[in-house]
Amino acid sequence: MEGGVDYLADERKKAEFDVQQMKIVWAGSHHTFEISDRISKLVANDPAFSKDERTMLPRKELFKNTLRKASYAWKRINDLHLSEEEASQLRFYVDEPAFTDLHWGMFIPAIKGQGTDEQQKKWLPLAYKMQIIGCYAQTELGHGSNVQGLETTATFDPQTDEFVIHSPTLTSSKWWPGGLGKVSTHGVVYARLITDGQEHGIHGFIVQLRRLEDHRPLPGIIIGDIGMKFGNGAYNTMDNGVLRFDHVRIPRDQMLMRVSQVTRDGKVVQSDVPRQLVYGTMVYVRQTIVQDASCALSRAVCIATRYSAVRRQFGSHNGGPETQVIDYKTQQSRLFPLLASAYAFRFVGEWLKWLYTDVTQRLQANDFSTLPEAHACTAGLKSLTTSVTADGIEECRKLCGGHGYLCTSGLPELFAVYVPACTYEGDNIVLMLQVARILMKTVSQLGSGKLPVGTMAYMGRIEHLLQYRCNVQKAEDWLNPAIVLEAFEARAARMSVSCAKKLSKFANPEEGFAELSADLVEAVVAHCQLIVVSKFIEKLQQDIPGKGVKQQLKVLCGVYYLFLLHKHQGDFLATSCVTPKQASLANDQLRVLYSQVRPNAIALVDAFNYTDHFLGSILGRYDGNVYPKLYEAAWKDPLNDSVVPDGYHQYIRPLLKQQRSAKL
Ligand SMILES: CCCCCCCC/C=C\CCCCCCCCCCCC(=O)SCCNC(=O)CCNC(=O)[C@H](O)C(C)(C)COP(=O)(O)OP(=O)(O)OC[C@H]1O[C@@H](n2cnc3c(N)ncnc32)[C@H](O)[C@@H]1OP(=O)(O)O
Ligand SMILES: Cc1cc2nc3c(=O)[nH]c(=O)nc-3n(C[C@H](O)[C@H](O)[C@H](O)COP(=O)(O)OP(=O)(O)OC[C@H]3O[C@@H](n4cnc5c(N)ncnc54)[C@H](O)[C@@H]3O)c2cc1C
Repeated sequence: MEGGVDYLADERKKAEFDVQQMKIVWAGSHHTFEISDRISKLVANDPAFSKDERTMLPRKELFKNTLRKASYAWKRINDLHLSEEEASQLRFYVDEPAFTDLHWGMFIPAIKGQGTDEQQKKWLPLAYKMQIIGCYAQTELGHGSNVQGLETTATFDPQTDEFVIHSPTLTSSKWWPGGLGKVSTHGVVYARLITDGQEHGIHGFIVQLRRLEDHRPLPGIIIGDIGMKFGNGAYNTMDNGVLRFDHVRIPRDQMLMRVSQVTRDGKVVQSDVPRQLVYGTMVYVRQTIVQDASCALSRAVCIATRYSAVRRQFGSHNGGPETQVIDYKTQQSRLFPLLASAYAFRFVGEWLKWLYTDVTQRLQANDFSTLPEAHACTAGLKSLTTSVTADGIEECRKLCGGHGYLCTSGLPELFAVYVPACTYEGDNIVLMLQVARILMKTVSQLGSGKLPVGTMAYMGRIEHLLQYRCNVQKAEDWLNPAIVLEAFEARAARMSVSCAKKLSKFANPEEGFAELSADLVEAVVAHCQLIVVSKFIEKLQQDIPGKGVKQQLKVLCGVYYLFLLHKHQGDFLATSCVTPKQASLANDQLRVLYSQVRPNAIALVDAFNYTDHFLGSILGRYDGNVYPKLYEAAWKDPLNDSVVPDGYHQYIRPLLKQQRSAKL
């Protein structure tokens, strides 16, 4: 803090809860808090990890700088003997998208999830030591969402006991894989398996792409970067790549063979694991993306909240200070639901991590029963949380007025880095439609004796939910979690049943599904919001120590669900889950909760425990010393290197001269 002055000190004094304890709740445990606190400071205090000027660097310099940071990070990880958890925290706090995200986040998980024990034994030690660097090469120029439509072929040659990997068309060029463009030595490449002239669906193959000696592409491989992406700096630190194969040969044992095996004589043998396990890496990453959503959203909210307390506009009395913009009810009604959503996504992410770990343990014991639930939850929650987060970051930019548009606010880059999360790892609409299929299947099976399980279990009480009448009579009734849960369950169930009824009128169900897809997506949103609300409420049933901590979380939970109820009151009213009067009472209660959040707002964002380095925002500085730092930063812009700009003599002077002579 400059000169030790904390311009937000008065705000911090208003807090009605134990911030230190809230930091632990946010981190998930004492252990995680300790690691994240230590590692974030280690990164922040190391000048080699400085983020200055990232948005101003030309692409080549930006990329080289990312390589430098990634290699230095790896050195620190080894020198300090960091554990896997500490190492991943370090990469997180370095906060620069890089090939390492795909190496650790997709290449290794793909081998772990789809490789046999033998394959794991061969490849994982190399990957763990970064003696090879891998990417996840699935998407093609012509096909991304439709994985079954991929065109790359892997044809078995029994003569040589090899697969021939080939890109038969331009549209079959691999296109997008991160880390592929300039760095990866290997990739897990997804291709259509062909043996003896027969097609056997999409499978993953470990393919070496570049020579380990000099990094040149192997024969038959064309490889490069796909070009600049949205925003300055931002995701351009990543070498998303293009890749073409011209009959590239790999040994048979480089097909990932946990799901299916190809024998020496070219027979395809299916294991007893479902074919969907080929998609397992995507399930894993979707789960991590839900956890990331709370990080990105909380970061934007932290910046907007601190700045809203610093910024003053209008309302000065007798020459006194103007009103802090955070005191405007409109500002609160835009900001506090995002603050509450950040907490909500944190807890649903925690739960989803647990669900994924549980599914993984079951898969190892050949129990595949919970795979559809894992797919539905990861697909639906990935879509919901990334859409809200992307929109939320943009809302935070607007909440910061003009200064939010400056790169030094950190918000433009955060938005540019974050927004592709709505597309990668499954386009949000495509994934919602996957959940819609599962919801419709669940509804169609009601009454068959097969009870819905997991997050669909509420559908098992369909008779009750279809008859449900909300009995809220006064605003405070909306603070009762049981009432809220039933209202959200009834809304989701009724929207699904209504879609199912409409679907049943179509002779061709696929045509019906396509025709009703927009309604189905709305039903899925209602279902996913119910999951988030219910996991927040479950969190509050745990023992949460610390003065006032649970009370603050209750308030945030209330803000989260009442804001949703208000925003989607059309759904609640149309399905007769609430009356107009009850919807209006919900809004009254929401306003009361906003006023309870207000004194705690700064402390609630302090609980994220973000360093100024990680936030990368002058508006979000911990000490609130915004104006002098904005002023100082402006002078560092290269345009201000000279008083008279380059180009003056060439373009400005002749212009001015011409106008002067025209006047004369
Ligand atoms: C200021 C500084 C700024 C810094 C800011 C920092 C901010 C930090 C924030 C964020 C950082 C994020 C960090 C993360 C880094 C991530 C890097 C990017 C990685 C991106 C990688 C990729 O994109 S990889 C490519 C992904 N591709 C996809 O997802 C494709 C999507 N398509 C599909 O998944 C499938 O094609 C499909 C599911 C849509 C259809 O498949 P298919 O046709 O085969 O199936 P069906 O519809 O017929 O279904 C058959 C059957 O299978 C079931 N099923 C489908 N999928 C799955 C599955 N995955 N698991 C289990 N089961 C599945 C389906 O339900 C059907 O079941 P039935 O019972 O038969 O009905
Ligand atoms: C930053 C970034 C990083 C990436 N990293 C990787 C990587 O490492 N590895 C990799 O393999 N891939 C990667 N990808 C690719 C990514 O996974 C795909 O772009 C993504 O799956 C979406 O597929 P698409 O591009 O084919 O979109 P499309 O499917 O072409 O989507 C275009 C539009 O069509 C709509 N649409 C498509 N199908 C349907 C349908 N059935 N019903 C209704 N609407 C539909 C979509 O909603 C969207 O509005 C990355 C992409 C980005 C942007």
